[in-house]
Amino acid sequence: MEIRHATHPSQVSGFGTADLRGHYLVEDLFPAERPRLVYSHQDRTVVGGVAPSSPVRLESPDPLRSAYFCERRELGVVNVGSPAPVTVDGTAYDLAHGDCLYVGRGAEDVVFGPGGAFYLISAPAHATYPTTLSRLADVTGNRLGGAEGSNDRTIYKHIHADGVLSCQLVLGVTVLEPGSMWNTMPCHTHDRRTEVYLYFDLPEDHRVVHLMGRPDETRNLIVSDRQAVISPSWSVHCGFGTASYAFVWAMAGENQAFDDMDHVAIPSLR
Ligand SMILES: O=C[C@H](O)[C@@H](O)CC(=O)C(=O)O
Ligand SMILES: [Zn+2]
Repeated sequence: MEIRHATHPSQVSGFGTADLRGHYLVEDLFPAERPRLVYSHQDRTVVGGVAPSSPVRLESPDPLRSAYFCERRELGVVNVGSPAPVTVDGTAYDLAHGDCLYVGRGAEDVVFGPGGAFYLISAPAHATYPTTLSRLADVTGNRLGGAEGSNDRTIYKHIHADGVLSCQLVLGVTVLEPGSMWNTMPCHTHDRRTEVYLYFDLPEDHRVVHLMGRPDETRNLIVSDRQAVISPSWSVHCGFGTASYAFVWAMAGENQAFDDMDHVAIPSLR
């Protein structure tokens, strides 16, 4: 498991492209043989992925020093591939494209079935909430933005205070309408939570230009399909695609209030 240390915002001033990508971008997230896992010291989140060709078990990497992955953790799984099952302690859940499985603390055996591309996001958990499947088709979306802002999009919340319950994780999927390119503009920070975006359903030859950094000193990352960006609490997180796309957003930290954002006025961006 790769370990990523937390960074101070002042470090970003001296970061070149490779530094930015090495600290904040997660590439090659969907190997077939075993999950790729990245441990981030930003709120101790683990970001991972696997696209199995035959069933793959989630192991507990040595740095966690736990008997099984979810011994002290909760896990969100989102399928960004074809429909496929995830089996938790012998119970199979069928995940269609965009569906989310919340796996509660204490689940010992998690197996990913072939055909899916499973995005994983985990945070430490102090209590056990039930393992629950949230189907994208069953979630009432929240339509935001509009064509005039090139940001006509729908936010589907899977794990949140009024949905599937968790200790820390708040997770959803945002889908842009064809012709809409911008997510999360006007942008924001939330000093109480780390947020991770996984971009998906972006055509192979297209890219998302993701903006990060302090609002008064932004940087950009050029992001391909099925790559993730870790946003420390001090960082904005927004972007525009050269084609429309979807993304999984997931947060962990001090609170779970989705609306607790420090909004950034567009003219104040630098
Ligand atoms: O804190 C919340 C997150 O940044 C996302 O939910 C934003 C988002 O999906 C969007 O505006 O499209
Ligand atoms: Zn946010």
